[in-house]
Amino acid sequence: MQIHISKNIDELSTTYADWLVGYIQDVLQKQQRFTIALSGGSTPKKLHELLATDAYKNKIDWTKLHVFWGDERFVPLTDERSNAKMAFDTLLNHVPVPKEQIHIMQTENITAEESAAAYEKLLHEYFDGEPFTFDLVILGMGDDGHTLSLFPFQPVVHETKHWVTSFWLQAQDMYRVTLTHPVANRSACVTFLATGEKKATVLHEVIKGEKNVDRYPSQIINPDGQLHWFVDEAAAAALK
Ligand SMILES: O=C1O[C@H](COP(=O)(O)O)[C@@H](O)[C@H](O)[C@H]1O
Repeated sequence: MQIHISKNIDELSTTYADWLVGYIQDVLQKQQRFTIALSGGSTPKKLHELLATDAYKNKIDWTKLHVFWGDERFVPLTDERSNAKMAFDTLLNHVPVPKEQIHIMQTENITAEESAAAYEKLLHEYFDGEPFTFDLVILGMGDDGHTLSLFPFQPVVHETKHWVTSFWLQAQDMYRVTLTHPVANRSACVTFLATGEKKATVLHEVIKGEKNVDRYPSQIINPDGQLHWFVDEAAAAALK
């Protein structure tokens, strides 16, 4: 595991964008496509906006990217809580990824269960027979230690039969659709982004504490490939 500590979210977003450009270029020297799973939440917004600027836009061959999501709030695409909407607004509407290579988790005219099943089928079509699943999974970590939609003490944390599943999240009064740990952990690279003092204690527990994946679901992420944490000084405060 590598931990990259930046001063604040601005520096973190630049550090990550530079790392990402290099990683995508390396992978695309060996293969024709780059598969990436995006996260939702607030942390990646600055990174997305930076990637959409002229400084970065031309350093990535967007036409080779195949874009997925790690999890989704089961709300319409127009809803401000939608992870896909956030990514379109901040990045995907501004870069030339072919539309047919952008795979949102469907949330309209479908049940959450059907949506998860359809996404799982799609992922099997992409990745069955491959040594890894995604080339890159970008994850966030909530203040409670959740990642993807793997929330503390929810059975979904232990799901191993399915690559994608859905469940009712009572605390937020909504369904969630999420990748499960087996598919995330089979990826070539996972990166976490975490910022802010509210995450300091939980980050310490996730990285250095005793294993308790029910309390800290982020601990269940232990990929076959690389694992990087990109954090700011505030989030990293308890690690020192
Ligand atoms: O609910 C979610 O939260 C996490 C963390 O979000 P952040 O605002 O603390 O960055 C996010 O990674 C996940 O995709 C999202 O659904």
